[in-house]
This record gives sequence, structure tokens and C-alpha cells, in this order.
Amino acid sequence: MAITVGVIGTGAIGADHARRITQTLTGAEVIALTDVNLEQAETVKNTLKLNATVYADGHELIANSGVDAVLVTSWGATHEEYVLAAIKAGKYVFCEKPLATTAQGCQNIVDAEMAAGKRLVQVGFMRPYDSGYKMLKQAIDSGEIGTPLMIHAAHRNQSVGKNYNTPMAIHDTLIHELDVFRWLLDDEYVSTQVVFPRKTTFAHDQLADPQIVLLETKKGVRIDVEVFVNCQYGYDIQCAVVGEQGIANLPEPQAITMRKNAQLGNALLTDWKDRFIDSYDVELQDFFDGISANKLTGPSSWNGLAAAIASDACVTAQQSGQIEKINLPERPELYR
Ligand SMILES: NC(=O)C1=CN([C@@H]2O[C@H](COP(=O)(O)OP(=O)(O)OC[C@H]3O[C@@H](n4cnc5c(N)ncnc54)[C@H](O)[C@@H]3O)[C@@H](O)[C@H]2O)C=CC1
Ligand SMILES: O=C1[C@@H](O)[C@H](O)[C@@H](O)[C@H](O)[C@H]1O
Repeated sequence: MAITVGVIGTGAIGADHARRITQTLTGAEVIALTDVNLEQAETVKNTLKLNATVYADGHELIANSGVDAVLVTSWGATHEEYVLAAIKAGKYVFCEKPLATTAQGCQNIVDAEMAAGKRLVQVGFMRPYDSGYKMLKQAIDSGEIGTPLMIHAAHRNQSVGKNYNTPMAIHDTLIHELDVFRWLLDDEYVSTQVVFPRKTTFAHDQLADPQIVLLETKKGVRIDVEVFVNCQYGYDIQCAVVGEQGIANLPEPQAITMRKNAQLGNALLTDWKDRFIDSYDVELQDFFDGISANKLTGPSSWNGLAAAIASDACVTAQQSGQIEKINLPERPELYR
């Protein structure tokens, strides 16, 4: 029997996840939808020809739809309340990143899940499912480049909307790096500092763009990440791990090289949807397979909390201009 799913928030990624569940993945079916913009939920239902009910809001969906699993794909600030409600109702929940926009919000979720006594939550950190990042991790773990010493990384978006502000560069964008570096290095952060280069004229008043985030880990690895969300030229994710004996670079997405109009080159991607299309498929299939096996193994609430603790420190560092400490508590048994 298919796992029944309710989607809360049917915007860009909610609609895309509903599409992949319906058209690409196996073992799950979307039977419930909601969005603060109900028309948007109706549109997704009709476009994908879903045999689904549109609920008035997320809490009604959780309480009355009878679904096995909930996908929380609404705006970041609304995640915590829906994830807590889903846990309370004993439902599995896949929550897009960030798990919550603050560490306290994530801690509330970890506490609720521990009280439930089993893992119910998977966070939408898809990069560990990406074939390029997996190759990078393999290169590190095999010892090919020796002990990692530094990471130089960049997270560039073509442009962002007017509602995107300076802290979002951390808790909405950098949060992917904050998760994936812990996984790549098998290490934890101890401190951060944020510095601001000259501002691009393409950023609006509420946004300092670009930003450079500096991180230090327990093992002494130094990391610099450029977050530049109005870079204009494309969607570009870079990661170079410098080891004692070599450098491992995240592979570029596959693209045809063309000779045309007296130029040699290839097109760059412009959208996260295309850049990580395969990893979104694999992460969600893993979530459903975990439900079938009654054992979730993907990115956990603990991963959400660890990233959020670092994220909070980075947001503080944006304001203070100082080096801020990052302290992760002891990992509970449930997440070992
Ligand atoms: N893993 C990844 O690479 C990506 C993750 N995301 C995450 O997914 C979430 C949604 O992002 P997008 O789809 O890009 O945004 P979006 O703005 O396109 O869609 C969000 C939808 O949620 C709805 N919504 C807002 N508050 C709601 C509430 N209280 N109840 C029900 N619906 C509500 C909005 O009306 C909108 O339709 C964010 O947390 C974002 O960080 C987004 C893009 C990529
Ligand atoms: O998660 C995502 C968006 O929400 C976020 O706003 C973008 O900066 C990221 O590149 C994308 O992967």
C-alpha cells in the first residue's frame, strides 16, 4: 500500500516535491495539500491531476487527513509549528531546510521527538545525497588528499526577492553548507566570523550581499564561504577541500561543451531545482523507504539543530563583527 502524504506549502519546492512523488518516485501518494494561498494548492492539485483534498490550513491537514507522512515545505519561519504538530500526531515528517530558523526552535523539535521515543523527522538537507558531494566525501575519507586543512566554498544564487534579508543569507542559504561541511569532515564547528565585502548594487536595502563566512572546526580546519545571492550570472555551488597532499574539488554539473559563434563554452545552470534535481529525488525516496522499514536514516532533527546552532552564531557574528563561539551539546542516544 502506498504511503499517504500531505503537503503543507505548495510553492516552488512543495509543488516540485509533489510532482516527484507523483511522477518519479515509488511507494507514496499525495492525498492532501494546503497553502496559505489556497488557490496555489488547488493549482498544484489540478496540474498534477492528484486525487487529493485541499485543507484550510496545515493543522487541519495534520489532524484530519489521516496521512501517514507530512511534507513541510512552507516558509522557514512556519516549519517549527507544523513539525511539532506532526510529531504530536505521531506522523512521519519531512521538513524542508531550515528545520527551524533558530536553534531554540530546532531544540523544541528534538525534545518533542525524543519524548516520542523514535525518529519521525527527516530534514531536507539534500547535499549528502548529491553524487558530486558523495565523490568529494569519498576523496576525503579514502585519504587521497591527506588530512583536510581548509575548505574554500561559494554559494551563489542568480538573484533573490525583496523579502530576502541579511540573516537569510545564513539561515536560508548558508544552512546547506553548515550541514554539509559537518558531514564531509566528520567534525564540528567551534567559532565563526562574518565579513562584508563591498556591496553589490543589485542588492536591495535590507540585504548585505555578498558576505564571507569564516568557520573554524574542532579539528582546526579553517573554512571560508562566499555567500553571494545576487551574482547575476547563474546558480553556482563551489567547494574545494585542501588537504595535506592535494585538493579535492566538487565536480561541476555535467554539461555539453559547444563550439559556436567563435566561442568555446557551456551553459551554466540558473536554478537550484535543476542543480540538485537528482538528490531531491534520492532524499525523498530514502524518506519513504525509511518509513516502510520503520527506521529513518536520513538527515535528522539533530542535524537540523547542529546546523541551526552554527547558524545562530553566524547571525550574531553578522551583527557583532566579532568571532563568535559555537557550542554543540552532547548528541543524545536517539541520534547516534
Ligand atoms: N532544499 C532546497 O534546496 C530548497 C529548500 N527550500 C526551502 O523550502 C521552503 C519553501 O521554499 P520555496 O518553495 O522556495 O518558497 P515559496 O515561497 O515558493 O513557497 C512557499 C509556500 O508556502 C506557503 N506558505 C507560507 N506560509 C504558510 C503557512 N503558514 N501554511 C501553509 N503554507 C504556507 C506560501 O504561500 C508558498 O506557496 C523554505 O523553507 C526553503 O528554505 C526552498 C528551495 C530549495
Ligand atoms: O534552499 C535553497 C533556497 O531556499 C535558498 O534561498 C537558496 O539560497 C539555496 O541555494 C537553495 O538551495
